[in-house]
Parts: sequence; C-alpha cells; structure tokens
Amino acid sequence: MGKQRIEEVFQDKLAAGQKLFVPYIMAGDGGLDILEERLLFLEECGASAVELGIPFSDPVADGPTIQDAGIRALRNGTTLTSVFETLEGFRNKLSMPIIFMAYLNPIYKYGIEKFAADCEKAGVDGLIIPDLPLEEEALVVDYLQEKSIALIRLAALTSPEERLREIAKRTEGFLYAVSVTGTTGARAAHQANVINYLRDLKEITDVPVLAGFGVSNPEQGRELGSACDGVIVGSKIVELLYQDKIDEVKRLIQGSIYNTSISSSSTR
Ligand SMILES: O=P(O)(O)OC[C@@H](O)[C@@H](O)c1c[nH]c2ccccc12
Repeated sequence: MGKQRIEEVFQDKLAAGQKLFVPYIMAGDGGLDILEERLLFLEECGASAVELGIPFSDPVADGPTIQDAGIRALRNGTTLTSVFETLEGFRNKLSMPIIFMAYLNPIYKYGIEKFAADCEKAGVDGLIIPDLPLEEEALVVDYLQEKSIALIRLAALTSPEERLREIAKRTEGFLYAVSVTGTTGARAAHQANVINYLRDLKEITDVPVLAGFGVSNPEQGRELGSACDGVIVGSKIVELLYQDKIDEVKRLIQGSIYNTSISSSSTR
C-alpha cells in the first residue's frame, strides 16, 4: 500500500472534519512481544497512523525520554530484522499506516534495497530519516520510490523560506513540521512564532502538515492542530506507556483530535 495508504487514510479523516494524531513509539521498548497489542490499542484510541522508532545507538535528534527508550529497546535485542519479522506477523490486523522513524546508519547497514523490499513486505508505508539532508537523498530515493514507500521530509523553524519550499515540494504523504528548535521531548508550551510558522507551511503545500516535537497535553495538541492538520507526539506517549498509564494515552489522543465539523471528538 505504501504512500497511497497514508494519503487515503489521512484524506478520509480530514474530509470528515477530523484532525490527525500520530503517536510515536519506540519499537522494542517493553519487548517486541507487546508491539501488536500496543499498535492495536493506539489504533483503537483514534491514532491516524503510527510512527515506529527503530532504536539506534547514536540518536542525535532525540532528547532523554526517547534516548532512554532506545537504550531499553537495544538491551532487549531489538534489530531492524526482528522488527520487520514482528510486524509481518500481525500487519493485516491494523488498517492505519505505519511509518518508520529510523536514522540513516541502520538502514544503510541493512542495505537500502533490501530495506525497501522488507518495508513493502511488512506493510511499512512511510519513512522519516531525520539525519538525511535533502542534498544526500539520492542515496535512498530511487529504492523507496520503486516500492512506493513515502519519504516524509522535515521542515525546521530555522529553515530559510526557499529551503522550506523545496522540502514542501519533495515531501510525500505529509510534511513534518518540527515545532521547536532542539531535540525531541515534552515541553510545557510552544514559542509564540510556531502558529505562524505552521500557517505559512500550510500555504506552501497541498499535502497535510503535521506539527511535532514538544506536545505533552491535549491543549497543546489542539492549539497546534488548529493551525495545521494535526500533531505528532513522541516523548509523552513513550513516557506514559513506560509507566503503564494507558488511560492517559487515550485521553491525550482523544483530547487532541477534536472534530472541526461536529465539535465533539470522535472515538472511531
Ligand atoms: O518527542 P516529541 O517531542 O513529542 O517529538 C516527536 C518525536 O518524538 C518523533 O516524531 C521523533 C522521535 N525521534 C525523532 C527524531 C527526529 C524527528 C522526529 C522524531
């Protein structure tokens, strides 16, 4: 399904007046045995897609919460191979898109051609590679395109306008609007200029724009979501799952995706 699944699922939700919510979890945190249960739960809560982190020893864009989750996952012996195998076992039980968040090094070591083929086999629809700049994309784009795997590009608050336009033009599936300057991690509030940044991004692209980094509660989710198409939440979700606070995960997701056409939130 690949890129097309992301486009269709997101378009359906947006057309129904819903905002999008994409939780990030670290594959192998808590063991790969619980991955199926967690993904089914997130889908049931109303997640529009899931961003699945591949643990890596040198996660330069990650703050302490996700770094710690990565260390736990690596200690559990999580590898790209075991994640692919696990997903293949239950992919057909989920209808939401699955997006990998992986640094370039593990993908490169695995072999980009094999990686793209295994994404297709395991039903991985899209990919975020945070340490792959536009200038180096030639390393991967052809292989991903052949398998229809969306390469989701990241816009930064500090990117000059011309670069933002290029990023917006190239991105597939959606545009990831990084909404803080710094690493991942829950924050109490966002900078004042973030809303304008999101509105500007909406103007330069037709694909959905999702805001990520720093969202830690439904109020922030709704605030950022009001200026774009929805939010991505990582650290807060990772922390709540680690603490087994399942009900709070549900509240965070459902509280963030209000429905723009019928004011009460849908639990579908
Ligand atoms: O953790 P936060 O602040 O909620 O941010 C989302 C983020 O975790 C997730 O999208 C992500 C995890 N690691 C990344 C590295 C780069 C870009 C994005 C990510």
